[in-house]
Amino acid sequence: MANLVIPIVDLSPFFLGDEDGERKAREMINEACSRYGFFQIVNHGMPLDLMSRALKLSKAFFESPVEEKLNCSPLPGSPFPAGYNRKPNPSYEFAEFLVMLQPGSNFNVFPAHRPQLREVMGDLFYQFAKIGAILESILGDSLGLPPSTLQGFNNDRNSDVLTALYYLPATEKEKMGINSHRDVGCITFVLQDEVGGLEVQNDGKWIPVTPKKGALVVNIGIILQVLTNNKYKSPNHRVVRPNGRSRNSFSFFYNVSGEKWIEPFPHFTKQIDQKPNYLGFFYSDYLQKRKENKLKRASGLEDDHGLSHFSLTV
Ligand SMILES: O=C(O)CCC(=O)C(=O)O
Ligand SMILES: [Fe+2]
Repeated sequence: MANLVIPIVDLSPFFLGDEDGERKAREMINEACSRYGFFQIVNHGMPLDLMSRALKLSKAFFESPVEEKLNCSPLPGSPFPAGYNRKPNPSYEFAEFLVMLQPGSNFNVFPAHRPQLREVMGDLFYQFAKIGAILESILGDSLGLPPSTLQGFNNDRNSDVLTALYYLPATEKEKMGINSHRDVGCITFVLQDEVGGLEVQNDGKWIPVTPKKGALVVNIGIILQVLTNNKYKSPNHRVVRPNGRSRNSFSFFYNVSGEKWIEPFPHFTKQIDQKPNYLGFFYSDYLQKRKENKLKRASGLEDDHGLSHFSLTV
C-alpha cells in the first residue's frame, strides 16, 4: 500500500500574483483539507531565520533550571494559563509549554533575563497572525465562499494564542507527548524542529507529519469543521515523543472569540439542500463542554472533544 504523505503546498504564487499557480495551490489545499485536515506550507512569508531563532531560544528556556521556569508560572487570576505550564508527572501525556496571549496582554509571563525570547515570540505571534489572515482568505476561496466571508466572521484577533512546546525523549514506560486530540479554533499552525513525532489520524491510521525545513504545518480546527458542515475535517492528531532526543515546537491557534455564535454556514447547508450536522452554539459553551470531557478523559472515560454534544448526526 502506498504511504500516505501530508501534502506540501507552495504559497509563493499568492505573493507573486501567479493566478495559475494560485489555482493549483487552492486545489491542493481543498483536497488536503477535505481528506486530512492537515497540510504543510512553504514560501509562506515567515522569515526562516526567525523560525530557527525561535526554536533555539525556546529550547534554551526549557532546558534551563526548573526554578527559572517556575518563575514564569501563570499569574493568579489569569483567565488563561499564560506562562509556563507542565503536566503533572506521572501523567497520561507529557509536554512542557509556555503560553503567550496577544502581545501586550498583562497576563503574559516571560523569563525576566531572557528578553530575546519575549521578543522572538512577539515577532512569531505577529507573523503567524499575518499568515493566518492570508490563509483564511485562501481557504475561503478554496471553499467557494463569497469574498471575505471567513474574514468577516472571524474578525477579532484577541483570542489568538501562541504556545512554545517542549517534549522530553521517550522513556521505556511512556512515549506519548500529547495524546490524540482535535484543536479548538479555526486554524492551527505548527512550527516544528527537525526531530519529528507529530502524527495525524486518517482512516484509522497514524500518518507522520514529516518535518521539512522552512515549512509550517497547517491544521484545521473544530470551528472550521462546523462552519463547513464537515466539508473540511478537523482530525485527531498526537505527538509521540522521540527516542533519545528532545523535541520542540510552537503552535499558533488562529482562534475565534468566545462570544461567537457558531453554526454551519448556509453555503454548506440550505443553499445546497444539505441538513446541518450541528446545532448552533456559543464558542464559550463548546469550550466548557470540551473541558468537562477532558476531565473525563483524564479519569479514563471516553473523550469526544465536546463536539458530540452539539452534533445532529450521532
Ligand atoms: O507539538 C506539536 O507538533 C503539535 C502540538 C499540538 O498538537 C497542539 O499544540 O495542539
Ligand atoms: Fe493540536
